[in-house]
Amino acid sequence: MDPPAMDPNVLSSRSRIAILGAGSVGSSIALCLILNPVASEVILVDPKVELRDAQVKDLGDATTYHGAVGGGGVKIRSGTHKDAGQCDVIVISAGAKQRHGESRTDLLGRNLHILRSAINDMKPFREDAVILIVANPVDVLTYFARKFSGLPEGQVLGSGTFLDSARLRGILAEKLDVDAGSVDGYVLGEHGETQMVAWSCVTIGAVPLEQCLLPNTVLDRKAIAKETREKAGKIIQAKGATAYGIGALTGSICKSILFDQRNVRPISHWIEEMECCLSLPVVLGRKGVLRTLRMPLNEEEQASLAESASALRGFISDAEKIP
Ligand SMILES: NC(=O)C1=CN([C@@H]2O[C@H](COP(=O)(O)OP(=O)(O)OC[C@H]3O[C@@H](n4cnc5c(N)ncnc54)[C@H](O)[C@@H]3O)[C@@H](O)[C@H]2O)C=CC1
Ligand SMILES: CC(=O)C(=O)O
Repeated sequence: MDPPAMDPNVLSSRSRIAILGAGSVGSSIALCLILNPVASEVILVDPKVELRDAQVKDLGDATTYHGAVGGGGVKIRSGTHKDAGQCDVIVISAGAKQRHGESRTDLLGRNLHILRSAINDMKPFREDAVILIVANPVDVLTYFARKFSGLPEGQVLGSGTFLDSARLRGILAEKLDVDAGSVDGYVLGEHGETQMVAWSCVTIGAVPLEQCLLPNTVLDRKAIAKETREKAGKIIQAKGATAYGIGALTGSICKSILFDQRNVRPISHWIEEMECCLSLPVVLGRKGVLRTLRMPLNEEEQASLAESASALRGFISDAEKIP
């Protein structure tokens, strides 16, 4: 169970979060941070200044009646990349999004270029800043953000498969007729095509999955993994983007960091022996990733995770060749 939250009015008076990219995702994250405050100030940064300022004005309307709509007096304002470099948490949702039929890795060339220039524009970083990558392909960009920023490796992380794990939990909850909060299960590896479900470790309220099936039912694990993996594509096909799920989950990662909550989350980060960034469960606190938790995966799952890492190393190596 998550530890009780600290009083947001105490902590929020001291912390600042910058969001790079004031598009669909950045503005959803900002709204979540207004309704569920974890910092006193949220700063939006985007080279499209008209869009950025309009988003700030629109979001500002959500901060006024905070007693009525939730939240607690968060200030939202426009800022520069230099301002962002001095914030406690810097969320990077700057970059192109997939069009229908594109994969996340198709965005690599465009978004790597944006990441490099955004990081250069933010320097020098505040020493204890935590960079949280949300833009895609999130694992590859997390690898390069670590390299470009020069920040300690625990302080550079990506939202990774936190969103996929939330999707998996939702699907399982429905099939098992339990609350999603009681489903403990993770999608690991790449936030993308090679992701894998750690089926052997899924529990429902600490009870192994197989003992929780409804009478006369079987779980089609392959179909559930596919539904989880393909959920984003289906939403993008219908409405052009996904934003609310990642908005809420990014807000919650910011809270884990700023309130030093020590929650366990599947988060993309540097894994030395795999020579890439991918998602494994980590303990999250004010210094970012405090430690990685090793799951007792079976042989087949270990092989799938190794395949995901190998694919990610391939993308990194391709990206190294981009001028
Ligand atoms: N990790 C995840 O689970 C998810 C990731 N995403 C990713 O988030 C990214 C953003 O998606 P949307 O908000 O829908 O796109 P969008 O196109 O609505 O917004 C992107 C914004 O980034 C801005 N931008 C470009 N260069 C910038 C720079 N140097 N500094 C600051 N801002 C800059 C653009 O001007 C634009 O306003 C995409 O890469 C998308 O694939 C989206 C959903 C979930
Ligand atoms: C777009 C994306 O990465 C997602 O919704 O999973």
